[in-house]
Amino acid sequence: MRVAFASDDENETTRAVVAALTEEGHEVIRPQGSESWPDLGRFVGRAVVEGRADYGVVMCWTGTGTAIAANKVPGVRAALAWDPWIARGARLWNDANVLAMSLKRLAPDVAVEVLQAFLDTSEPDPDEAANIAAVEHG
Ligand SMILES: O=C(CO)[C@H](O)[C@H](O)COP(=O)(O)O
Repeated sequence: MRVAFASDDENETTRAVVAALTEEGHEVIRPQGSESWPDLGRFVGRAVVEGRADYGVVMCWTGTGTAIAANKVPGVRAALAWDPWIARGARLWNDANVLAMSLKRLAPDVAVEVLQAFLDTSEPDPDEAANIAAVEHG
């Protein structure tokens, strides 16, 4: 898959996430230049809604700023997740197309498990289609 990835800082956790994406054969699309979390969230959100990426992954200290920025792009459903159950639920019940994670609070192995749970859950629950559509226009 093509996965847009951006983080406003780098540490063991962000490196583990990028390594996992690469090792699993995904094409990783990364921004050039700006490192501000609003720009990075927007970059990833746009990559997804414009069809240049299948999914997005954003990271910042909390994960919240990049999630908020991504969610301002119409069509983005960015979800902050901190364990695999939340990530799986975000795909299943919210059809999340961007995963947001804290680079400060998730250990590298946990972040990779969260990422894998997100990417491995391909089909949203059809029973949630009306709810997912209902959030599209605010
Ligand atoms: O978690 C974040 C936003 O939610 C940022 O990573 C954190 O606030 C640091 O940002 P900056 O380096 O711009 O001060």
